[in-house]
Amino acid sequence: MPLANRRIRAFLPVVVAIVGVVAVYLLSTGLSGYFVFLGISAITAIIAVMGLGVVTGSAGIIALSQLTFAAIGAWVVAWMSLNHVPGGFIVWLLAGGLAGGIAGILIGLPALRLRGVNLAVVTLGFAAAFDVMLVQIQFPGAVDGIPVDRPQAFSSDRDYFFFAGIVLVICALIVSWLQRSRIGSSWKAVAFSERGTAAVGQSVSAAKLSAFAVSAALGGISGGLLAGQVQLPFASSFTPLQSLALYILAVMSGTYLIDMAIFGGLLWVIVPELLKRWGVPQDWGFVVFGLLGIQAITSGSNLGEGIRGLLRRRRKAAAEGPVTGKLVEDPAADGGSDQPIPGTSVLDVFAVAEAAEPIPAGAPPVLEVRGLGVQFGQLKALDDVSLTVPQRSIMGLIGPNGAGKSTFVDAVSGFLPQHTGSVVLDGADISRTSPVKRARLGLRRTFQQDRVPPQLTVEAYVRFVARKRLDHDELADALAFLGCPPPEELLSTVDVGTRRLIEVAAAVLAGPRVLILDEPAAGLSHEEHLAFGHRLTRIPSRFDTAIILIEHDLDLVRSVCTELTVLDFGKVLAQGSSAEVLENPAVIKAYMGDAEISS
Ligand SMILES: Nc1ncnc2c1ncn2[C@@H]1O[C@H](COP(=O)(O)OP(=O)(O)OP(=O)(O)O)[C@@H](O)[C@H]1O
Repeated sequence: MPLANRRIRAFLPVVVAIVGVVAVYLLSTGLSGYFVFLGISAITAIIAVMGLGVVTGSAGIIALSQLTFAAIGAWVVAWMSLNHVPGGFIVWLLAGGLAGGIAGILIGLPALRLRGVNLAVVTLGFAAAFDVMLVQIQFPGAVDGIPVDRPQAFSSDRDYFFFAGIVLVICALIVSWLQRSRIGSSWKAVAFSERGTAAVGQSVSAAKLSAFAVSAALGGISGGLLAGQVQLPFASSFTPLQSLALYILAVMSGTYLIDMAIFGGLLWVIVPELLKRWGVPQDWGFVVFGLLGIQAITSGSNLGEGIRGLLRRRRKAAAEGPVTGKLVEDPAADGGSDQPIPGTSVLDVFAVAEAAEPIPAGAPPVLEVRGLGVQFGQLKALDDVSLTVPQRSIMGLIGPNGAGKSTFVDAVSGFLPQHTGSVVLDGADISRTSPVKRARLGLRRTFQQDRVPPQLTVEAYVRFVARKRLDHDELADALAFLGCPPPEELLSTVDVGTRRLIEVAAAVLAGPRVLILDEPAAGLSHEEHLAFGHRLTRIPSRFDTAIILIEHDLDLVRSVCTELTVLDFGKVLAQGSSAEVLENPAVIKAYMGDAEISS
């Protein structure tokens, strides 16, 4: 993407925010009094569903207590107003948001180990318990009819509407910035795969807790604003049933997208209003939301994604040629940077990669695995497996199906902490460290199954995985080098085989000491396999990385790997140079019927 376009994209949220403030000002002066009041209600609902967009839409966590966090925010604001806490309404509102955020973390902590229905039960239970308590203790000032003070400069309904609009715009700017930041990427990653998230060095707990905290803080601010709107808040505005309906609305609309949060908040106000005008009891609004929610869940999509998908398809159809993202002869032609890769041209890649670069004799080891053992019940999936990976080498790890290759990767990368034996990286024993720590120390892996979160763009994903500052050109060059689509491409629009390549490119850009690739070229054609392999051979010297490659395509293994380790029934069957090992009769026997060794 040209520099000018990137700058426009960076400033777009600010421009939209300014337009938003102007629009709210015009509405606050132009609307009739009744609609001004409804407008404030819509703004509080938008902020609450925006929070659900973070925890549910982005992080994929079921949270059915959003209006309980709103009640906490409202309670804090009412209490501070009653006690004339210095600082005025803005400070009270911030305190309400903070209280909501802290409550979110407290609920999030026990919920870290829960998923799906269990988490739904816990959050709904919390909402129900708080509701009972709220009815008992009441909001401060409610019994004596002492109203919450609004900000002095915004005390009329019209002015308060404008104030609420400014709060909304600030919240939207913060959420938009967070969504595009590393934290936002971690939410989307954790929603797609917790193992994939940990494997790139991101703490899963931190990702989930931050989503809970931000979402609940937005709930708290929404409730605080509502307290200022109605001035005498009551528990009936924050029931568990309403939280449930709000959740359905968020799922249905896709409120991790800011525009859809606005749409969802408007719907929250418009549907009951229309029912009232038609003489239908407003509780039927819940039925309407329920039906829309069922439609969203059964279709597996939401309104926001549906509309965006439609617009994307139309744009693509109008464009001259489709983006393929597959390996091509000229990386630049694949949408990457048209600047030559320093020291590398396409011809250069293919010329040098006729065979893997030999490892310098006596290269020191970067990874030493000693006596690795993993047992599942009675099955010894790995039995006394040892191997040494020299710096900047490419070691192939092969074996028939069920030989223990994936178990080896899981054990070495820390996902099977019960393994025996030792794993030594750069001379340090990392056998007892977590997957997150191992990734941060420079031991990275990819997965056999797709673990690339589709909600991200290629660029956001690569930056998230790399965990370091990357120059845009450096990033585009590395993507083009491996035949990946351009940085701005959305991952959901890319086929699975290409997503695997992007996974490799991102892991490489992290600059790991050792990179374990578990069947990285699955999903590519045989020719693409080989082209990918040729590029792979350039990685160790270019990125100072050693590679362990797990692969069934023995042509690829032969052309890429300098050394091989063969596993069979969890034991090392053969080890040595690729040529020697592939001629070994025991290896040929083990592969009979599994794969064909071409000579
Ligand atoms: N979680 C588990 N529980 C029980 N057995 C397991 C588990 N994971 C793997 N196994 C068993 O351990 C053995 C090794 O499996 P593994 O997946 O590591 O083989 P693999 O070489 O990667 O096979 P493939 O090439 O098909 O991916 C197999 O017999 C498998 O059934």
